Amino acid sequence: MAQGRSEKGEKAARYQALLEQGVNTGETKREEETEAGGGRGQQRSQGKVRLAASKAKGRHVKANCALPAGENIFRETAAAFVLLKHEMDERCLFCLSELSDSDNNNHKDNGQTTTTTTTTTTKKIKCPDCIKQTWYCSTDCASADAPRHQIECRVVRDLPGITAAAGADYALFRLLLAILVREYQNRDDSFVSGSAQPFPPPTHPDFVFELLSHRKTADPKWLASVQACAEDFANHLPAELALPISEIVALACRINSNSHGIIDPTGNTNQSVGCGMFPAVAMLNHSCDPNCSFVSSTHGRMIVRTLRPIDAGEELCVSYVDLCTPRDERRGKLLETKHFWCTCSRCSPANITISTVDAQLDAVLCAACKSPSAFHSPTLEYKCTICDAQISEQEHQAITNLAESAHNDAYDLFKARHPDSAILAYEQFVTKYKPVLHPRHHLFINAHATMASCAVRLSDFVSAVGYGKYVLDGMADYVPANWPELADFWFRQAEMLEIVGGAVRERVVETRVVVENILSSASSTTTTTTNANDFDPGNRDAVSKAVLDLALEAYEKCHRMRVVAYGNNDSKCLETQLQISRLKN
Ligand SMILES: C[S@@+](CC[C@H](N)C(=O)[O-])C[C@H]1O[C@@H](n2cnc3c(N)ncnc32)[C@H](O)[C@@H]1O
Repeated sequence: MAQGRSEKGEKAARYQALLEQGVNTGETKREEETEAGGGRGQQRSQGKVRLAASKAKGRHVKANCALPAGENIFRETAAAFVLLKHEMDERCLFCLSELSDSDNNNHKDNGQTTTTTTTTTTKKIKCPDCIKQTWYCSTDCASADAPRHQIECRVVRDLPGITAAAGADYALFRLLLAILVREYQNRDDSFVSGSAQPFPPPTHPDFVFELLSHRKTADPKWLASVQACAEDFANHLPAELALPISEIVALACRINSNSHGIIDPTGNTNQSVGCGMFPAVAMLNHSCDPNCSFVSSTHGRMIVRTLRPIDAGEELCVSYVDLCTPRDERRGKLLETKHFWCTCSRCSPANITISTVDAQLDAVLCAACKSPSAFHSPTLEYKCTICDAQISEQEHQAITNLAESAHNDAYDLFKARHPDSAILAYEQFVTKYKPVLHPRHHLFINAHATMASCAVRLSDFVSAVGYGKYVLDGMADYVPANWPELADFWFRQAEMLEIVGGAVRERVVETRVVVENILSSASSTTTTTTNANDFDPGNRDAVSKAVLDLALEAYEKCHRMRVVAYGNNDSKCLETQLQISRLKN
């Protein structure tokens, strides 16, 4: 039946209320006051954003007023969230902190919230009934989650078998189950949740059922495995969670189109550790030049922050894809997984010129003309940017395929934990393809990022700094200012520079090598005007100080970005502050 006008209006009003409830001032003090006051009461909207809708983009979020960079837009607790399979025995299912065998677990909080320390902690606790699939860091967390987990436990026990038999994704069905449990809990008014529930309270699961499913355009092979899994899964559901198979499949499609990865909230890595359904955050559309980003926090919370000043009426967007990917690949991936054709400012042909990075990320150099800066790009119709030569799409593809295969061989060595052979293979790849690919080609940028990791593993920090600089130069062209990943990369660069500075002082590395490899090429990514000729390799103290100055500058740069991307009180900001004051003293 076609949806009536008033029903649509009601849904929009409910979502608008959800967005408003998720909005807060971004001031930690206010949040703490509300929390400390025991209020689970919802903070009212500051009128910062509103829900809009259009035919081309569906529902989306717009700024109601001018917003500064570094503003909290939403702070939402997932309607439901789960850990990825390989993280299940590594993290607490309730607060997401890493499991430890120590007797004192700190619940680090990565999102401008209070830092809570559990009072009664024990060594990691396993649910005895669902065979190594549910772990907690403390009795507090275990008892807080017990009312919820008791409902799902029996199905969880059988879930690995059910999903494996159908070739379906375990995390997808575990999340689906978690949503059904939340839905049941919300249906049952007498249900009493455990203590220490997160703040704000989880978004009502009903909102999940109103998200887009894109069922008609889902990949048929994926859909077939989900359908097969749903049939078996339905048989395992207790009566209180029962749902028709077709609705289980529709819910799986909604999860597939709208779930968000949860990044390690302890801030130790940038790895995805879980995934969840955040219906307010899911109202944000995608742009390859996003003006907002997410910060994952403990207890399945997500914070959305502005990365730059936003005008009143401007749409708030995040990125659904890796921004280092060439335009056509990004568009293909978005079409396949999110079911739309990206026409954002970065993808728009009118905005792509010789000097923009989207002409360069998959460009091959022109073999016909002598100019070193001439190239063919798919986004510029494969025509040489200097001479008239044109290559075909097939020729471009053939070159790219060969380069990709050489790059992937090197990456396989890295994955197999052979950093020395990987670095050698990457060096050969770079030498071979330097005359073929554009210097900003995404394979070169990825290669240098992995080479930096290999060099760190081999304790060759001078080379690691050089590789890191290549990545930072490139990244600055394709990510927005204050992009969290860029800030984190600057942090790693600072750490490596600091080690090199110390190694110079301790006479562990040759001064000349450092002058030639680091100080001579520092000026393009730093504000310090350094010049190799300014440094006498014989003057060890001066060289060490110059490298440590670069480290300090890198920490400061990282800190400025992190203040915007994560917020002042975030543990990552506190970390950079600490490094800066330590280096200054
Ligand atoms: C997480 S939802 C965002 C909210 C969604 N627009 C809605 O109406 O519910 C993701 C979906 O929004 C749509 N979408 C997101 N970004 C878009 C964009 N830049 N252009 C067109 N559609 C977009 C796609 O249908 C995508 O699968």
